[in-house]
Amino acid sequence: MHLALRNVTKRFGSLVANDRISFTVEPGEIHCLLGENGAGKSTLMNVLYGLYAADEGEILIDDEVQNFSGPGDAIAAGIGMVHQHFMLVPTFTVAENVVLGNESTGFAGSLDLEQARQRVREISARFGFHVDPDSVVEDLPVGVQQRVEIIKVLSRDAKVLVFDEPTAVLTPQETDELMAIMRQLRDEGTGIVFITHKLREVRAVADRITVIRRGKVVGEASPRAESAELAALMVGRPVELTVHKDAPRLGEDALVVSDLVVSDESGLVHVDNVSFTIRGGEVLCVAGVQGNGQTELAEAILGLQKRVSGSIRLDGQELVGRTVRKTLEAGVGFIPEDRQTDGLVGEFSIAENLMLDRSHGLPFVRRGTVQRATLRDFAEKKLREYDVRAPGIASHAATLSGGNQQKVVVARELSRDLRVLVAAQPTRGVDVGSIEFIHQQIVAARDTGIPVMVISAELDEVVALADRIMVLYRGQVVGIVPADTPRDVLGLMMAGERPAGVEA
Ligand SMILES: Nc1ncnc2c1ncn2[C@@H]1O[C@H](COP(=O)(O)OP(=O)(O)OP(=O)(O)O)[C@@H](O)[C@H]1O
Repeated sequence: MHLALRNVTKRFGSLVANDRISFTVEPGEIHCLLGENGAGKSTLMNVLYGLYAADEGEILIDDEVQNFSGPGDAIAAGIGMVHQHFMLVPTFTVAENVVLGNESTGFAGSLDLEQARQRVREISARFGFHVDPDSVVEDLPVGVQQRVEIIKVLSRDAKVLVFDEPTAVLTPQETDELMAIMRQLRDEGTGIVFITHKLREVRAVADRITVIRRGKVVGEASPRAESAELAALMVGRPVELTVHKDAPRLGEDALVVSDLVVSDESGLVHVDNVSFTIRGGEVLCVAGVQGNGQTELAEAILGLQKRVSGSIRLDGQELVGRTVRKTLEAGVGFIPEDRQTDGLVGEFSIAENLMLDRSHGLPFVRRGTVQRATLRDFAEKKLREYDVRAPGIASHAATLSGGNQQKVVVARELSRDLRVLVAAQPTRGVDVGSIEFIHQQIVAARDTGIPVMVISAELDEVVALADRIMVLYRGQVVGIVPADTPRDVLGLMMAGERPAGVEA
């Protein structure tokens, strides 16, 4: 199936998110769509998937103009979307999810459960997925859940698959496996659109690369291009891909976590007797596959988790038992991993989001009145510094692209008076140009002498920022190792193995 988008334009009010974009996908190719945050990639894919109607331009399949009025039409035409936030029902089995996907779109070839089981087995065998149709989705690791998404899409006979930042939630090993799956799909004749900010991935699988910037196609790049060249094309200027940092000037023990246990209502233990210390001026990176207690650890420091025992001391003062507000007031900076639920209020403006948690007093509030001029100057400065692409400080956070939302959260947290910074996946969804800046800001925070804890599923990020690395597995510390520990050793530790010579 030959797919073409021709001169697609999509506007949001006065903003032109897609400006006469033309883009094709041939059978049996992986076509990467690269672009900085807010360039218009998701918008273009939403047009392709029938979620948005283009203001101008057309979608052609085998040279015939299509009129999609919703995803059902796109799916019936053979277009499949593998979503980053999985659309699966966690308590259903794999086969039930596959049936559900077909029903909800009203796709003509609806499957019954037995047929669905059979399809899951067939597709799974063809691609070596090892997915059991009767497994309950929530019991499966994230990487396998993603395969279920792929199976669901393939079971509807998709000929073109769109992967929108599919590796954000995967481990390095799962990412490699996904790359292999994409290659195999391609070799069987599927056309693939691949959106990612990770240049390593682009260079590993792309057959063709189209770069868009500010809504327009700026050119094609060679899949053999160096990362630096791709980065520069994407953001329109040279980008520093490695973080420069001096040796840490270590201060006193500053964040001291002892015998920490975090469990949930059902008694399940997420953080299992964890102890570590971060000194002032030091970055401790917490590496681990998502879901091994990192989230709960970070939330316990902020005071978001209820069932906590043990101790978390910051500069000698106990944080356990404090309210979130008191913890924030104690100087805890917190970048949450899920910006949409925990980081931002979508209906608030960018400016309002930048002063969240700081509405109790100066500099933004004086005798109960918001200091509009101060807030405006501050917000405009942060928008410039962090290169947030938005019409202005009054734009609602919900209308920003994912990467730009992330920048607003990071800008807010790093501009408070901090005594510790806890940053969970600080650059998730952020383009290379802004990763550079955010990393510099995190290093600058460390160089002011505060302890910094960075939680990241990205080994590149861990290696770039860490002074030491702590690996968590099933809520326990596998080991705390030096920053120059080889990647393969870290990979093994992330799978729960403790290499010889590493102490817990
Ligand atoms: N529903 C909306 N209302 C108003 N503006 C929007 C809406 N959706 C997207 N935009 C704007 O359109 C532009 C393109 O956004 P889009 O999400 O397509 O970018 P992207 O390339 O996918 O970025 P990222 O890499 O950050 O995900 C951005 O400026 C964004 O703020």
